[in-house]
Amino acid sequence: MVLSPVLGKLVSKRVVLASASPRRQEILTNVGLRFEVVPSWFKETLEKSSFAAPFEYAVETARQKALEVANRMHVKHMRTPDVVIGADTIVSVDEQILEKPVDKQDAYRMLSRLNGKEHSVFTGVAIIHCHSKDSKLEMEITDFYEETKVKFSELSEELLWEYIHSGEPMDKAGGYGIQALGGMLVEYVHGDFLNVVGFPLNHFCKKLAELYYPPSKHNVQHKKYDSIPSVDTFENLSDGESESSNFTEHKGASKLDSSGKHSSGGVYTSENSSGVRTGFTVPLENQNGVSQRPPEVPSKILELMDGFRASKALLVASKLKIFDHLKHKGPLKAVDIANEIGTSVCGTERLLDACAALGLLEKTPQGYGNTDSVNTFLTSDGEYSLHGYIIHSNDHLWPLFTNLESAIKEGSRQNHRAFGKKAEDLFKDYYHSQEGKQCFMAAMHSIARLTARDVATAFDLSRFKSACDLGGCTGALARELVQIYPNLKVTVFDLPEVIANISYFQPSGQHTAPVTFVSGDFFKDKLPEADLYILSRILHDWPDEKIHVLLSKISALCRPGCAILLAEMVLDDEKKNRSTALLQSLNMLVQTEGKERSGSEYQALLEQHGFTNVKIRITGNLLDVILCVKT
Ligand SMILES: Cc1cn([C@@H]2O[C@H](COP(=O)(O)OP(=O)(O)OP(=O)(O)O)[C@@H](O)[C@H]2O)c(=O)[nH]c1=O
Repeated sequence: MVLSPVLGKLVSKRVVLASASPRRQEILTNVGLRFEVVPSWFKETLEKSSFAAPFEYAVETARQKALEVANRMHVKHMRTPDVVIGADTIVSVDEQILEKPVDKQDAYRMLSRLNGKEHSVFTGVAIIHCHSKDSKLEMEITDFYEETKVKFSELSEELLWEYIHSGEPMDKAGGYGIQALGGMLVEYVHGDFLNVVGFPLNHFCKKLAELYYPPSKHNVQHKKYDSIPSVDTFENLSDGESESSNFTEHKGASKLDSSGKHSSGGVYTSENSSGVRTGFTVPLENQNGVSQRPPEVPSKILELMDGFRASKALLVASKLKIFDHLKHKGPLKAVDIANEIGTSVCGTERLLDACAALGLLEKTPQGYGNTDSVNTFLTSDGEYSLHGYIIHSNDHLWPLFTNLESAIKEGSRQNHRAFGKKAEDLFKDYYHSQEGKQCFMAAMHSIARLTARDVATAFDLSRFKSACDLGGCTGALARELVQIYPNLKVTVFDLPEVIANISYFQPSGQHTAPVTFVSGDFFKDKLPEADLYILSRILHDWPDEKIHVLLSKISALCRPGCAILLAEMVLDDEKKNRSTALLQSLNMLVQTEGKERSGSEYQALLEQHGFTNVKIRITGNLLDVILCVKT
């Protein structure tokens, strides 16, 4: 293969792709590169106004992503990679930088700005060569960027919203994916298509060729480049080229220490797409160009192996209300926190350090402080707090999951093992005490708050006049619905012991249209009449037999045109891609008789009860949404 000499240079190296982007993984896998994926924890929050041009922002973000992974892997003993690749794709229109949309409105804003116009897509790439010397990390960085121009057709509002509701825009810069549905929006592309998708493969290969087979010195001195620099013939290269099997020195570079700062007398290469080289490099391989390193355990496996430790650190820090204390009194030293919460200083300090290394806390000379996302999601009083679900995870799901092995062997729930109770009805277990009830309701409430907007807006529900949220618990989704659809009357139907405890979860001082609460058991009691029945995170609790009981009751009440809205984590039909949903299905195994299901499985269940025209929206967030209409 013509490209193999250049990619072959990476075969014996431990290559890490510092990116969670499935597109980047696919592009590099497709050309036969073998690598591990270690997504970067670097937050894409560099101050955009401090960069003279958009591409500089993309390059610096790519560098920081790769540096974070290189440093993190080095700290975790013996796991220093040889090469770390980071990338960042941005869309630039009218001098503004667009990254991934935060919600559907944001996607709409972005796509409206791109509508009918030409824009640029820049991908910045950083290639870091690492080596450990006296257990210190030394790095040589090469970076570059690629620009592609893309023009959108004139698109109608309806089309934009249809595209947004497909869920595709949410994890993509500029809010579109040219490789899939988004391709239909595009009139022309000038430049490297794969650069738009997320990785400029051509420029990357040329860069590698240049690093591993640099041109002779007299060429370097006199050549000027327009776009992509000097190595225009990497197809001709073979492994036999003697001068070039190592990095060769280039003038004007600097070495980075593990913080990513330049230090004197080092090695660092950098180049932009105008081809101005500012660095030099030193050899990394032995004389034969072959690394002696034995195969190492892939970092993904190690991360999965240790994953429960990180989970438990998060759960315990939440349970001990460390994040609450830091929100109100931080920054605090370990000893002060230990005194506040009555724990050992040595244990507390280790937990705080672990949380800081996991990116949850900031550690400064003044002490430990919460990061912004911890203040939003992990403190107990935040509007979108996950605290309720975290306590439920610590107190209920964790003991259940420790019995996963038995659950797999027996194919059934494990409450009796985890809590010493015989397996009764799921909700009888949760609601046996006032504390258990409130804990479970708080858990459901926190997920409902976080997902309500997505669920309520996945489809246009404005034609419905009345809705009944079966098992709607604290009414979090119901309240979102009445805000978005002021003409919709929503009734929440849930067990009497739930309805008796909802007052704690009602927002104070908010003037929303009222939601009605009716108590009853949806398997046994008469259901309220409605045009739209909502089942959010309900069907996954039950086996097919029970679902048929419930759906036939709903169907009997529905006239043609009435509908069911389901919110669940929907598995892909092959059950091989959505790991969060597949793990959630294990979660259902250990505690219920239910499971997560695929789109076709839900469709089959619904169609048996006369609900057709089944539409599925994969939101890309926690819950996906299905709408079907009675015919
Ligand atoms: C314009 C466009 C972008 N993308 C994706 O947009 C993400 C950009 O975000 P990023 O911050 O560069 O990367 P990420 O996905 O957050 O991953 P990470 O590298 O871990 O930061 C990347 O995924 C790209 O493929 C497409 O898939 N198709 C397109 O047409």
